[in-house]
Amino acid sequence: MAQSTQAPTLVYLVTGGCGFLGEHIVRMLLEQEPRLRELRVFDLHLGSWLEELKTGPVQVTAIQGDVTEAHEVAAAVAGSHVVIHTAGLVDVFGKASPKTIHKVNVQGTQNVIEACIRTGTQFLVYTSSMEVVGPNVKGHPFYRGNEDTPYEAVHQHPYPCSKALAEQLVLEANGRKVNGGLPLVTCALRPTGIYGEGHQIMRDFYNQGLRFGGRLFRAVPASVEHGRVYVGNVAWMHVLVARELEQRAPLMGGQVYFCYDKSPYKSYEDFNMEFLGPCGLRLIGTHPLLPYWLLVLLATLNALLQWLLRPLVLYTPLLNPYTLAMANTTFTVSTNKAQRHFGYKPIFSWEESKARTIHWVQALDQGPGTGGHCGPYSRS
Ligand SMILES: NC(=O)c1ccc[n+]([C@@H]2O[C@H](COP(=O)([O-])OP(=O)(O)OC[C@H]3O[C@@H](n4cnc5c(N)ncnc54)[C@H](O)[C@@H]3O)[C@@H](O)[C@H]2O)c1
Ligand SMILES: C[C@@H](CO)CCC[C@@H](C)[C@H]1CC[C@H]2[C@@H]3[C@H](O)C=C4C[C@@H](O)CC[C@]4(C)[C@H]3CC[C@]12C
Repeated sequence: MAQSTQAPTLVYLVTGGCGFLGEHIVRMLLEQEPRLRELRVFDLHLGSWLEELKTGPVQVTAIQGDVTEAHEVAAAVAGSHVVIHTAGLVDVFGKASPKTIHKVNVQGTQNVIEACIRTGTQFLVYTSSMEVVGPNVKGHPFYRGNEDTPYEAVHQHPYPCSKALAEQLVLEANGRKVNGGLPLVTCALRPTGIYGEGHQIMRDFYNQGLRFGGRLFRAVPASVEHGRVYVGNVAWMHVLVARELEQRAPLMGGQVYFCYDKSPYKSYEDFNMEFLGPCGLRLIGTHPLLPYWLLVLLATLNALLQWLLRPLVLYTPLLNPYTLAMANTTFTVSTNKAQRHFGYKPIFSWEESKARTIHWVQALDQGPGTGGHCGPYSRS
């Protein structure tokens, strides 16, 4: 992928390109990767917003497909230079079975790796998660840690288990020979909790607040810090990694990078209030309104209800033992590894990230639009 002023030649594939993060990666690639000739967007569910992108100079190819189907993945990967594998089943609420989560996240990733090997695609960027590290089941804090900070990563929940296994597959595949004899170069990005335009959980909290007359009730102590990162910066990091992977293969191949930016360290609820506050919501209480033991009881009751009701209806409340433990365990990163290895600097300041997110939350009131979740990245 030598730098050139000639006609664009590169073909990229983004799996999960119609999801929350995937859409931002797709739009960021179109704006920030001048060498792009074709962008393939592979997803189980294609968004109608893709249509508007098809009129630009880059060929945008929408591919409806399933990562668990090896032949569909291989057909999409064939002829691409870089694969950004973002598709995944993100579920900590019990919507999908552990088996399905494993199939999509682990088998799906294996299919992507094998497709690269068979078709000769040399560069693979995997969207992993902070959850491959923690918080662990013991609730140990991870305070401003980096990629080398020792931490006992112990998982029980199907989602972090699947992300950890998939990440391991991707990293172990680094150096395998692809068709044609060249080595596969892989790396994994580990976002903390992503926020920004299109964030479903933020939307859920907003709607919950509206239902309670503009109020949300504090459940997590303000002292518990939760790592958050703006979706535009996570997308930018993917674009940059994909771009730099060839030139810096010996350094970057097989590496993991936390995704970070200048978003402040706050509790999950206080952080959400940075956006929901300006949209008219109030967080009631300076301390949790319910004692922790009662929250544990309610979360356990929710889990029991989910299990009992499963044959009749899918009951998936925000509060369950796992989400409560996550929200109550400090997990924040402080690192400059991405900057050292491939020159990453956040493209959006905290002020911009905040303004864009607030703007999106405010627009939720006006009902669903016809476009995608996020606007263009063109900046003044
Ligand atoms: N949201 C976060 O806070 C966060 C944090 C860290 C890592 N991640 C990771 O980022 C990635 C994207 O997450 P997101 O928040 O955008 O989730 P999302 O659910 O919005 O997007 C995932 C996309 O993958 C697609 N997909 C799911 N199953 C598929 C299948 N079998 N075949 C093809 N496509 C399939 C979905 O249709 C969806 O468009 C995931 O891999 C997730 O683990 C997310
Ligand atoms: C106790 C509740 C009262 O308000 C608060 C519950 C909050 C939880 C729903 C969220 C707290 C932490 C979130 C997770 C975290 O940000 C990181 C994640 C990693 C990523 O790979 C997927 C999403 C998530 C698991 C995210 C999900 C929602 C929380 C558990």
